[in-house]
Amino acid sequence: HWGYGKDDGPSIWHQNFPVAEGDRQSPIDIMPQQASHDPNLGPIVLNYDHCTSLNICNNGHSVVVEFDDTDDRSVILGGPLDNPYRLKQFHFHWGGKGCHGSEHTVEGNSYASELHLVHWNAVKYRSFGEAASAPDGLAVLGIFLETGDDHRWLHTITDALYMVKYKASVTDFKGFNPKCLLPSSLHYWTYLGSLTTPPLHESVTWIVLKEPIAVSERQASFECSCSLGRKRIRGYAWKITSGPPSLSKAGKYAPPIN
Ligand SMILES: NS(=O)(=O)c1ccc2o/c(=N\O)[nH]c2c1
Ligand SMILES: [Zn+2]
Repeated sequence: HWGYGKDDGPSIWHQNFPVAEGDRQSPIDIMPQQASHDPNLGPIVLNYDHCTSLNICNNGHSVVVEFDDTDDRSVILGGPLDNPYRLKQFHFHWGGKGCHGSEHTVEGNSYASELHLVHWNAVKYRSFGEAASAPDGLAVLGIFLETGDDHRWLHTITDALYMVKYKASVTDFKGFNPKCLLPSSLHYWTYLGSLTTPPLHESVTWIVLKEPIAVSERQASFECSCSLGRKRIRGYAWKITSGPPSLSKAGKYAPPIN
């Protein structure tokens, strides 16, 4: 099976998953100066008010919180998306003790951790599995975590993680609304990419928020038995476009560069 070690890590994933050598592989190194601003891109909208978290599980690669995605009660829309995409799960990419575990980097800099909120296009596809292998099937919202103050809501997750410290354990996790994990600004970069772990399908519209959220050193260094290494950075950022200027800055906003 795949992992992050020397003989099962990203550099050999292509043997079982040839798409690893594709031309829209994630993660990438985001270079803000090389991003072109697209004025046609509106803000992203997160309708999570009626979301239903179900459980939290440790699949040996990450710790995942799963949601009820049998209807459109929690969706992401707007921005680069032509349809609403249904929230299926979120998970983290933690670093090991003290080392940074984010998958995307910004000008070569990595963050302590990275949160991925995974959504699928239920308008065009009948299941997550079908959407996961379609070029416009998934939309993943990426949020960087940096060390700073204690994050008051992350405790609920890190406390629950101790229940699923070992691989393939699942525990109830109801009533959690991921809206509490969002930073204050929803300004974003977006690009067409892939799953960052096998099967590496090139089916993800990535929406990476510019503003990180702060978590404490202890929270950031949380390591479960699934602690992940770092995936080799592939490719480079392009066709990255940021969200619209907030009204307060509109007057000073630099003209879009194309
Ligand atoms: N890390 S990621 O690109 O968000 C991501 C999201 C959903 C996924 O499902 C997977 N296998 O079934 N890998 C995977 C990676
Ligand atoms: Zn991920």
